[in-house]
Amino acid sequence: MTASNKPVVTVLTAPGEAPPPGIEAVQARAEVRFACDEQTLRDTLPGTDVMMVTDFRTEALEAAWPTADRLKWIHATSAGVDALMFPALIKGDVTVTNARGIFDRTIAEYVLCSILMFAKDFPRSIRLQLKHEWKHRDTERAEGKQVLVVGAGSIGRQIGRLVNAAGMHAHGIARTPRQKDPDFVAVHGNDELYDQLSHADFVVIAAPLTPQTEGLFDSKAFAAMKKSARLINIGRGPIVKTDDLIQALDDGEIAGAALDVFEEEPLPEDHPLWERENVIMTAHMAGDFIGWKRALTDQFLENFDRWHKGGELFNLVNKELGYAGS
Ligand SMILES: NC(=O)C1=CN([C@@H]2O[C@H](COP(=O)(O)OP(=O)(O)OC[C@H]3O[C@@H](n4cnc5c(N)ncnc54)[C@H](O)[C@@H]3O)[C@@H](O)[C@H]2O)C=CC1
Ligand SMILES: O=C(O)C(=O)COP(=O)(O)O
Repeated sequence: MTASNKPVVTVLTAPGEAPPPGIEAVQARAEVRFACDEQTLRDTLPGTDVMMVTDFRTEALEAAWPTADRLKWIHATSAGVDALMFPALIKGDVTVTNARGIFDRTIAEYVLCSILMFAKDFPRSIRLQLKHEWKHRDTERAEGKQVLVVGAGSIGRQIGRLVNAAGMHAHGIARTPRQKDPDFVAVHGNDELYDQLSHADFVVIAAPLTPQTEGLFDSKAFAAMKKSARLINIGRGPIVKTDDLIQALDDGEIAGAALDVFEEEPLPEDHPLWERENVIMTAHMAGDFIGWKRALTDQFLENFDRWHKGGELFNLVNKELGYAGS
C-alpha cells in the first residue's frame, strides 16, 4: 500500500502499447504504475501489490522478479497463461488469475462459422467469385455431424452448446471424464483420444498449451482421424506439429484445417500453409470482438474489488497444471 493507503497495481504492457481501455476505473481505486520491460519493472515492482499483465514479457518479469517484494497476485488478461509461467512464479506463493470466460462465446461462434464454411464449401465459392466464375456444386449437411472438442473447458463448453444447437453432436475430451454433461453427449478422458478421433467429422482443439498437450496433434493423431475430417485449432499453435499437419493434408489423411493459432506467430509470409485451398487461416483473433480490451479491464476490476475487500478471487489458475478449468 502507498502512503494514501491505496494498493499499488503495476500494469505490464508491450513497449509502446496504449494503456488498457477503462484503466481510469483502476486508477480511481489504486496507484497504477506502468511497465513494459525489465528496467521499468525493476522500477515499479518494489511496493507493487498486484500486477495486471496484458503482454507477456516473461523474460523481463523473470529477471526483475527478485525486486517484487510484496507482490500477492498477478492477473493475466488472456485465457491462456502458457507464455507467462516461469519456475519462480509456479513455485512461489503469488496467486495467478486469468481472463477465462471473456472469449468463450466469440470463439464458439468462430468454430461454428468454420464448420459451416467447410460444409458449405465457402472458401471455394469466394475464390470462384473473385474470378467471376459460376460453378454449381452440391455441399455437405452439417446436421448430424460429430464434433470432438479436445479441451472441454470454458471455451469448449460454449462450442458444445452452439454445435449441438445447430443439430450436430458434440463430444468432449478433458482431463476429468464425465458421462453426464449438459453441453456434450459425453466428455471422455485423454485415454480415449485416438478412439474418439476416429469418429469425429470436426476436431476442435480448445485445450491449453501444457507439457501434456504440446505436439499432441502429430502424424499419429492425424492417422487416427477420418480422411473426411477437418481440424480446427483455436487453442495454441504448438499443440499441433505443423510439419505433420502439412503432411497429413498432402497425403489426404485429413480433409482440411481452420487455424487461428500457429507454432510461429505471426506466420511468415512464405509459409506453405498460406497457399493451401483446404486451409482457412486467421491471425490469432478467434475470440477478439469489438470492445474485448475494455471487457478484460472490467473483468480485472471485478476481481480487484473482491481482492480489495478480502474476498475470494475467481478464475484462479492452477499453477502446476497451467490453466484455470477442471
Ligand atoms: N485463439 C484465441 O484467441 C484464444 C485461445 N485460447 C486458448 O484456449 C485455451 C482454453 O481456454 P479455456 O476454455 O478458458 O480453459 P479452461 O481452463 O476453462 O479449460 C481447459 C480444458 O482443457 C482440458 N485439458 C487440459 N489438459 C488437457 C489434456 N492434456 N488433454 C485434454 N484436455 C485437456 C481441461 O480438462 C479443461 O477442460 C486457453 O488455454 C488458450 O490457450 C483462449 C482464448 C482465446
Ligand atoms: O486469451 C487467450 O489465451 C488468447 O489467446 C487471446 O489472445 P489475444 O488476447 O487476442 O492475444
